[in-house]
Amino acid sequence: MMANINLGRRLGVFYQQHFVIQTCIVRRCKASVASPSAVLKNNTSNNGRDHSTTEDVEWNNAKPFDEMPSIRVLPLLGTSWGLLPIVGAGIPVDRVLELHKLRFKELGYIWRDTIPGAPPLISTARPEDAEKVLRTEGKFPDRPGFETLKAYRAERIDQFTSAGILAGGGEPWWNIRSKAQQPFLKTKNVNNYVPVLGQIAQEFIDRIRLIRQENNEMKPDFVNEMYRWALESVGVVGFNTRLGCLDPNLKPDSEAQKMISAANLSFAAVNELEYGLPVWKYISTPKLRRLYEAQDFFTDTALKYVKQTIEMMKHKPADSEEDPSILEEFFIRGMSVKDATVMVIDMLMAGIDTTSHTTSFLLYFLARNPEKQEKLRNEILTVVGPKGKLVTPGALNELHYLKACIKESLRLRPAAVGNARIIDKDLVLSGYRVPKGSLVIFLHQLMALMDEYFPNAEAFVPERWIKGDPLESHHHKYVVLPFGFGTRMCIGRRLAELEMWQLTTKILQNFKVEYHYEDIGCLSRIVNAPDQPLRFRFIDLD
Ligand code: HEM
Repeated sequence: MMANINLGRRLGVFYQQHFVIQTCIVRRCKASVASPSAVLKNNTSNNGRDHSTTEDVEWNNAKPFDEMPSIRVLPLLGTSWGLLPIVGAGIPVDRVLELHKLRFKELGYIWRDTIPGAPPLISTARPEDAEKVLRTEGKFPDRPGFETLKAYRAERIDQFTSAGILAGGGEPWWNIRSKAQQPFLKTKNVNNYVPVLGQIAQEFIDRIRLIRQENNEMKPDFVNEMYRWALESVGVVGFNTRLGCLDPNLKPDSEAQKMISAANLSFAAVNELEYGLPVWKYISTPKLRRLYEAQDFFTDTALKYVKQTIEMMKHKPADSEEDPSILEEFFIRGMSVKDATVMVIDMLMAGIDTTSHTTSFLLYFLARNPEKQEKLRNEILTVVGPKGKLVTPGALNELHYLKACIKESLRLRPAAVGNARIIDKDLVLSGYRVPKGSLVIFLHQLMALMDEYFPNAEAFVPERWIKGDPLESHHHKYVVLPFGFGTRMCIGRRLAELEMWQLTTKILQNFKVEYHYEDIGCLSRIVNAPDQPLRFRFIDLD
């Protein structure tokens, strides 16, 4: 009985793993395509295409899909047995990168998985394949992920008009995205947040001093402190106000504390529900109910601040010289209250784990590479000045080594093992015909760790990202895409970078960072998470 439960759970998890590419954006693939066998049949008969264009010549010359490497496809199980212990790889579900390394060794750069009743699943470690998929994607690129959020929003139909931009797709996704992306991607808009994000970073420094132990070390739960910083930072943009998550006297019943709890609960629940057997789709499990409660709180709070912003805008003098905030810009561009609410929640869902884990990994690499930390500190002290000196938008343009350190850290410990698209046309990938409707996963983390793309790939070498440096890397651009690509790329990229620049600058102005424990790798979750407690030491510089 126990074995059956384990088997069932593992298969469920496998199903998830292979329909879920952990990014800020995980949703089970629901593309309506023909069954794999029908697809294969069509595929070998060339899908009724008119074979005249260059693409068709390429298609005609390509190898059939069923010749693409795969582990054995078993009746009923497809390739899902491959994760099981003993008969399969037996690699824990939170170590997906290890599975990718193993399959790469066994099958090469591209392989397919077959899950009965689901669209074909292709994993590729060739940047050329990623480039082809991303460069040919249509108007509404489709990406799997966040199925639980989608279900929640479908149930609360009175509060939402769509699944939002994180979980949604098609025209409804574009309706929101098209109004949100300009405000987010315009440097000037984001630079308006330089002072407040600097203030938040300073409060975090004060908090480090408050909570550190006698040996200057952080307690093992320091990642929760990183979440507070990230929530406060993304909250100031989403809610157009300070939440107060870093307040040393936070009351248990305060809104900030409730937000922190709702965020923690949401991430834990989404991870567990979307990585386990999808029982929640058929019965309302206690975890699903808790997730819905947390999301209800997010929704009410987001709606409150959205309405508050609209009221404030009504009373803003016409000749006000104050630049509109990003939330105000949404309304200026005609976004509805419901869409603005869902957008704010998506910012919280996508902007906490990502920024906090990524910054934690960066601190780890700086602690482990003291000479690089010193080099970065020198740049900061030269460009910005010693502690107390504030970062200005102008200074940000000159912090080249800081940006290189972040890129290098994102290469080694990206927010996700890869990215994915459901392709809306037949494509030839690595010489094989891949049918429309397939889910293609680009294995960025695996590629980024290959010596053929980055010599001495495991080493932290920020100089790879500095133009003209002898160590500058000349890799294929699609090997590393930490914020994704195209119209579906991370909308919060500039904001996330600004948060990281501000916090790292302040930390290095104030402290020497050390870490004396086991190497920190990635736990595969919706967003890659540190697999060790973040017991950093923050030692005052003077
Ligand atoms: C270091 C921090 C972050 C990283 C590495 C990151 C990475 C990513 C990636 C890889 C994607 C998928 C892009 C694609 O499919 O091409 C994405 C999507 C997204 N990110 Fe981020 N992200 C970060 C921080 C943030 C922040 C702070 C926000 C808050 C605004 C945010 C909001 C979003 C949203 C809303 C999407 C979905 C966009 C869409 O589907 O149209 N992210 N992010």
